[in-house]
Amino acid sequence: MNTRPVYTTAQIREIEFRVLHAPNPPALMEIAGLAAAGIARDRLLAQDKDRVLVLAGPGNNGGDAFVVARHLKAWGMKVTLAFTGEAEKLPQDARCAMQRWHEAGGTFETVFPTDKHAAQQWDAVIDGLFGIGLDTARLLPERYREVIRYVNSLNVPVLALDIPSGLTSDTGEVQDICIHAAFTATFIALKPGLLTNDGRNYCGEILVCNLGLQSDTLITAQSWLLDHQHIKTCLPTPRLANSHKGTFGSIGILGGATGIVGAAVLAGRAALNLGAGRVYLGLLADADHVPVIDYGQPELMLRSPRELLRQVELLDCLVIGPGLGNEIAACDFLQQALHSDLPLVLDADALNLIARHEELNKALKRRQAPGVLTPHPAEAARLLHVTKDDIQQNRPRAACELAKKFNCPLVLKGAGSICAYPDGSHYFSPTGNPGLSTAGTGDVLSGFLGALLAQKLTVEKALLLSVYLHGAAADRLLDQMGGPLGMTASEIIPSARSLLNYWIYDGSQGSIKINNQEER
Ligand SMILES: NC(=O)C1=CN([C@@H]2O[C@H](COP(=O)(O)OP(=O)(O)OC[C@H]3O[C@@H](n4cnc5c(N)ncnc54)[C@H](O)[C@@H]3O)[C@@H](O)[C@H]2O)[C@@H](O)CC1
Ligand SMILES: [K+]
Repeated sequence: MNTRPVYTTAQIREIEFRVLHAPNPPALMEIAGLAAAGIARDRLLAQDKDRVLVLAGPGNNGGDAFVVARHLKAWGMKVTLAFTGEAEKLPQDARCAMQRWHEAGGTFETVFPTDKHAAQQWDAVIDGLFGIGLDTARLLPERYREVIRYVNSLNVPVLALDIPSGLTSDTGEVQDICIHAAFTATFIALKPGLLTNDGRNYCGEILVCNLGLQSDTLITAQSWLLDHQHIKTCLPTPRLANSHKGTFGSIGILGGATGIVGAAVLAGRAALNLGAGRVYLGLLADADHVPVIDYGQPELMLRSPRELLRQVELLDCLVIGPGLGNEIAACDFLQQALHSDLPLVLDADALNLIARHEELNKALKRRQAPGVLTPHPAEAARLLHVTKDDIQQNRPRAACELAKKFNCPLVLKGAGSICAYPDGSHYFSPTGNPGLSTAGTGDVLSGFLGALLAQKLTVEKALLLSVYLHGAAADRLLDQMGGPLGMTASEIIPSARSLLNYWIYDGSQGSIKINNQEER
């Protein structure tokens, strides 16, 4: 299967326009409503759990809700439908859906239930209040806010139609309140808001109902959801038996100033465990604080930054930033790194210095050799000279803008990490969890990236693989620990190593196999 495309509201509307203006257009709302009703029946309801509250809003999302209600009623469920809009103001398709609901003997409540006057119990709720047409610049009227609060306080599963009401489809931002769904039946194709930012908190399991449309044949996608199929195309090739440490590249890591030595050590350990042949650390810490060996990982070769930079010709990749600090010396080393022809991973303080110093900024823009940036939202904000809130309000736009500004691929980290390229194409990662919200996980990611670049993966492949793998390793740990609390950056490393080996070798490679052939 192809990687799933992700579309903005404008693109979804364009797809809808093209479909509806072709000969014999399909009845999209009917198809959407039937698909969602089937999901509600199969996933939320049962014979002894058949009381369902359907909330219909003032637009076509409300129209979908009328269709869902009609099918659930026909299948014998006890449906209560609440609609507080004005029938004559409904868009054409939604009005038609309401008409058919009436024809099927359906009625509706004209006030939304709230905790004050809802005595009834429900087994499930269908959220058809607002879809992609929600204007989050306008504050939701109190009656909608009240019903959303009420639904969120019920301990019953909610199926959101298209997107959870309150979520901004293009960005995943929530103004102040949003339906908390257990499932989201999203129509035509995925939307960015389901995959990043607050969307990850509110969507539950996402089920894509394509309504019989091949959306990527109608509009060329610029944005995709990463999946394992795609990641398989990014994996390093299995190692040949006749290989040596030189085959898998040498990586240098510049960072580890006094007090933050651990950042560089974590990046180094991550690089080593992800298969780099040789890992050198160039530590900036002063003489009183610099370690001469990492006893936990003695394979790492510790150098001074000057020594490391003197032997750049021995390296296949340089990671600069973890614990780099912001002293003049750090600027100098960064300047030298930017002028080298090595593939570069620029992380943490390297990004902060580039944001602050015009000459570093220019040097990055002028670079021809491959590079990758790994900002978190605060670093992205510094690089774009905006606030962190500005970044979070539209993560996909910020990621693409940064990639274009520096003509360099990057990952914008955070819930629903986004890998973006200078041409505007970008990928959302489905992996990762709040266990990653702890110090050092970014250093580990930069080490992974460096290791894959040192093993000669292209920047594009190394970026997608390392981001996806980093999150998947954390997801695996979460499963093992029963939750995200207390996950540490160090633990991500062996978890990722096992996963990567498993993905490449499928448990099937190893030492030479010799057996006796039985003679007959
Ligand atoms: N585009 C398509 O091809 C399809 C769309 N369908 C449904 O149609 C939805 C889009 O329908 P609409 O464009 O009518 O949009 P919505 O139904 O999402 O919302 C628009 C309505 O909400 C009101 N509204 C928006 N922001 C508000 C605010 N802050 N406070 C109060 N009221 C506000 C608008 O005045 C309008 O009445 C999709 O999400 C999907 O559920 C489906 O029927 C399947 C096909
Ligand atoms: K909705």
